[in-house]
Amino acid sequence: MDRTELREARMTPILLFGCDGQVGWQLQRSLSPLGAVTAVDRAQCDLADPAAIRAAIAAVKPRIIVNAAAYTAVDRAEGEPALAQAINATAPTVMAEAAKLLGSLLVHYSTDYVFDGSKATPYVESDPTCPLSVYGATKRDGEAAILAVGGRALIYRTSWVFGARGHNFVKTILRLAGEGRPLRIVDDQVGAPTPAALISDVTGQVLAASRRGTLIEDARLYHLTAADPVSWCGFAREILRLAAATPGFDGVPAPESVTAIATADYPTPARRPANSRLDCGRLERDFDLELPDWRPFLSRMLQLLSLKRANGY
Ligand SMILES: NC(=O)C1=CN([C@@H]2O[C@H](COP(=O)(O)OP(=O)(O)OC[C@H]3O[C@@H](n4cnc5c(N)ncnc54)[C@H](OP(=O)(O)O)[C@@H]3O)[C@@H](O)[C@H]2O)C=CC1
Ligand SMILES: Cc1cn([C@H]2C[C@H](O)[C@@H](COP(=O)(O)OP(=O)(O)O[C@H]3O[C@@H](C)C(=O)[C@@H](O)[C@H]3O)O2)c(=O)[nH]c1=O
Ligand SMILES: [Mg+2]
Repeated sequence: MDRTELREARMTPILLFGCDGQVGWQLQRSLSPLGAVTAVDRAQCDLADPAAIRAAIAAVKPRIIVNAAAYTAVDRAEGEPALAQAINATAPTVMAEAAKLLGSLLVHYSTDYVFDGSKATPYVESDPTCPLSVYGATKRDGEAAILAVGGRALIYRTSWVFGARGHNFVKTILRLAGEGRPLRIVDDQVGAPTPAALISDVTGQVLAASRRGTLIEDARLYHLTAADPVSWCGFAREILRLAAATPGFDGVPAPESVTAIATADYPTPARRPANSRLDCGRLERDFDLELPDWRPFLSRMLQLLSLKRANGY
């Protein structure tokens, strides 16, 4: 063995699915101090193919499997329930079974959309799920299957993910504003915008605090979002307010130009919860964390986008 081979033989093998998504991209960075990360994208492993998932796991024999891949097109899922189910429910089931056989830890992500939003206060992990959409139902089936397999797992429910890389609400608002479109945004759905980088960093810190997951002996569910929930309309206004304060976004419309509307005035194929707030107290207590406000992350994202524009790459 040469030096590189020796080093790799000592390292914890980690397999990351969905490395090109918002969270997966950030996980490549956050997982790197924890072991030897094999990162696979859709081209390397199609999650609609259980045999391909098993083959990827057999090739790496990971101590930790991290699944950041998902079918996340909420409205499109209403017309493609079988494909959404295959990726969001069957694929994590296959991963959980393979992880259990290896005695390995599975890290998986789920969503606020597993709830119907009728609760008046933030949801805790033990609240009953009741998804309103196909996406929410397939994600609920995925987390339920992992818990049923009963191996070692960490499931994080998060919400309203954004980051400089990938598709998200921040990019949508900047595009619509740039096109000079009048913005009409729902004001009666409330949740916590959550930076992809925060999700990946907390994932890495929990793994570090649990000795690379070896202290996690069962399947655990945690809520993981940034602090300070807002409505989608409030989020849109904050995007414009912070953009106006970022060099390179001259001429963005004023936050007050965003019209607050009701969900009933913005019909979509999928129904979304009115209350998406997730209580993250369990995660904060178990791992001595304080989840931060999303605004500084939004500001940093806008600075990155501005730099990219200025340099033309
Ligand atoms: N986005 C959000 O607002 C929220 C996300 N979550 C959850 O967090 C996790 C990460 O989400 P996020 O990073 O935002 O998602 P993204 O949509 O940014 O990324 C999902 C990734 O999954 C990949 N993928 C989709 N279908 C397949 C397939 N058949 N085979 C292999 N890979 C596939 C996508 O590849 P490709 O780019 O080729 O399509 C993409 O790289 C998911 O579990 C999601 O459900 C939870 C709450 C909110
Ligand atoms: C573009 C637009 C959206 N909206 C509303 C529709 C919807 O209620 C809300 C957000 O719209 P989006 O389609 O961007 O968001 P959506 O795809 O529903 O986002 C969700 O994605 C999945 C993956 C999750 O897991 C959730 O946590 C959540 O982040 O804003 C308006 O009111 N006006 C608009 O012009
Ligand atoms: Mg969307």
